[in-house]
Amino acid sequence: MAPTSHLPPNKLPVVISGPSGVGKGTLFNLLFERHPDTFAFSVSHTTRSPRNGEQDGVHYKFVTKEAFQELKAKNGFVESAQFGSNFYGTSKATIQEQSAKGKVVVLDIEMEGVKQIQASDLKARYVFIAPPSEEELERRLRGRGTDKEEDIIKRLTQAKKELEYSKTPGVHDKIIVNKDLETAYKELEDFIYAPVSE
Ligand SMILES: Nc1ncnc2c1ncn2[C@@H]1O[C@H](COP(=O)(O)OP(=O)(O)OP(=O)(O)O)[C@@H](O)[C@H]1O
Repeated sequence: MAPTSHLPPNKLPVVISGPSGVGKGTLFNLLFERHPDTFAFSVSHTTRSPRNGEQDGVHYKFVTKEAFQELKAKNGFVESAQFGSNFYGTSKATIQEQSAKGKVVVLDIEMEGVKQIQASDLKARYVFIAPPSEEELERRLRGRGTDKEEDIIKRLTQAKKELEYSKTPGVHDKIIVNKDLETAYKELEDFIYAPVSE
């Protein structure tokens, strides 16, 4: 499809989840490339320090632990989590700001975050990206060349839990198997651009 900035009929935020290495980032990149000025990625808050090249407000909103806790106490996050000694969260204000600019917000959220958003008052659409097989997921994680062996094992263990959870009826509006990239992309685009159903 040629680049177009037309908005989908359904403007609700789209929550995309799926195991690490399944291709979420790859699919997001295609969506943003092929629909410029249409979607906004929800930038998370974090209390960890920026890594080289990371910009505040682009990769993360970098905040202090105090500022994070204050916002959390005010019920300012739709989901939040702690990894190691750092906190991460998706703020309601971030989603509202982007929606107010006329963008459709897309969120990349892990399983526990999905559960929290579903328990929150945010109305959203839920897509799960599944691998063709666990073996192929492992191949992709290794092929990406970004993770240490111990991290690959952790990601694969977590992937089993995510795949199990994805079978829970009613959690996701759409499950897409990312076998052939263009086919999976088309399914994602068709879902996002589908007419509003009541
Ligand atoms: N359909 C596909 N066929 C083959 N390889 C793919 C496909 N989709 C993505 N990949 C490759 O798989 C690897 C993992 O993809 P990607 O980094 O997008 O995953 P991710 O779900 O965003 O992972 P994370 O949650 O860890 O960020 C990349 O090397 C990517 O090029």
